[in-house]
Amino acid sequence: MNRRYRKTIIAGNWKMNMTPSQAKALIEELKPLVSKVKWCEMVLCVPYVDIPTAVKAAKGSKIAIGAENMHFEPKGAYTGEVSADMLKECGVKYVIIGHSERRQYFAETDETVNKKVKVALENGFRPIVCVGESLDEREQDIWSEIVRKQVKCAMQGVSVDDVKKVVIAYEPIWAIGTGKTATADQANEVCGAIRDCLRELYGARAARAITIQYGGSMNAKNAAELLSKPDVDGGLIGGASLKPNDFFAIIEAANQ
Ligand SMILES: O=C(CO)COP(=O)(O)O
Repeated sequence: MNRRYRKTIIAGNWKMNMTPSQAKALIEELKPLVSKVKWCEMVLCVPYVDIPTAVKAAKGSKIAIGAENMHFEPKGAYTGEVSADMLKECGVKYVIIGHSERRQYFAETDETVNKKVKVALENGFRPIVCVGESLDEREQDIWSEIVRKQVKCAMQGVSVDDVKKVVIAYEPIWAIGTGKTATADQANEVCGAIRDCLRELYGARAARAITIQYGGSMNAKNAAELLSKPDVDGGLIGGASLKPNDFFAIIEAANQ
């Protein structure tokens, strides 16, 4: 981590877990644990229906609430979708964009990711843009081309001022929900390659300012080692963010 230049961000992604009452209970348990945290930003990205309850429960704490997705159109006939305006009015600060599960199951493409990133920035959100290679792509040793292409497409048309508000999450698909974590060196290597790509696009100063997280089976045990690496500026945490003590242990691991 390089705190001289950029903020560490520990974010949870609850995915399709937690009802509103469960969300309230979890946040109420987490709040006292994190009351003295100064060394990182904390975010919980929650299902749409949990957002109002989560925002209310997190009030007065340093936990920001995020959404797990968003539509790029401002409004209209898109049954089942949610717009930036709707999220803004509910108090959302962050939006996950292009998670591999959305790419895999809901036809998210590099093009829709790019549209969503721009709309998120126009609306004052910090997008958490997910990139990462599949197991096949890792075994073929083409992860660098894949990840660079995802980053370049996602950032198309994003200005150098705006790009500093973007968070990139490197999430190797083979490590998500599998219990298989990338080694700290693998995570650092890819986060570094992402930063190199951002440097080519935006220059050294901007690249240095961008928070790049690792995600994929990060937990209380492996977080400290992953977060000790210079290009790993935080985590995007699935399973372990559903348990207040485990999530807090990861937050504590970022204090180094
Ligand atoms: O997909 C992830 C976060 O967005 C990672 O999920 P797990 O931490 O459950 O592997």
